[in-house]
Amino acid sequence: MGSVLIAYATRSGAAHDIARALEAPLRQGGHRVRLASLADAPTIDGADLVVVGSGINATVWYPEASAWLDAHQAALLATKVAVFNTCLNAADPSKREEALGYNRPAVESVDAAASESFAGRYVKEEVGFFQRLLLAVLGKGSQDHVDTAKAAAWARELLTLMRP
Ligand SMILES: Cc1cc2nc3c(=O)[nH]c(=O)nc-3n(C[C@H](O)[C@H](O)[C@H](O)COP(=O)(O)O)c2cc1C
Repeated sequence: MGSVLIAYATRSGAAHDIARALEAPLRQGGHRVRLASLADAPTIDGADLVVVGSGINATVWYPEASAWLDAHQAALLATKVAVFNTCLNAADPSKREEALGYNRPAVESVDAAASESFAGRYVKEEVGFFQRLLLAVLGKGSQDHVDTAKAAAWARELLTLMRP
């Protein structure tokens, strides 16, 4: 039995929903699981696996997620790490490489063993004027592609990282 920290940064809830969907399969694999918002600056506390994810804003992770990786880089390099993002490009199979590419700085900074990108959502009413303008320029209207079953399937793959 090992311990897993799942930590996420979110604005419109997709990364939170994905993080929550990762919990049950990891628990069913026999592990202790902690779920935490990066806004609460969680500690690693000897976790055997850290799964950390963020929503994407203009191609990059949210600042609190990148700052948390930087702050805990030494500890993260000494444990197993899996990273994920939530973004709209992940809903388009032809943009998979681009969507996964948003994780590259995180993968490189903590030598992540796994990386995934999940389709997110855009709720026009929840974002500020300039962000709405940016999304309008990109031709995006409100949409929701969050698929928790995909997250659960990834969590079952992550169980292989917990084997000695
Ligand atoms: C201002 C803004 C910029 C965004 N930039 C991108 C982007 O560069 N690429 C992308 O695929 N999705 C982009 N998105 C979509 C978000 O990544 C998507 O809404 C995702 O669900 C955010 O995660 P969260 O729901 O956990 O906050 C953007 C959304 C907003 C509001």
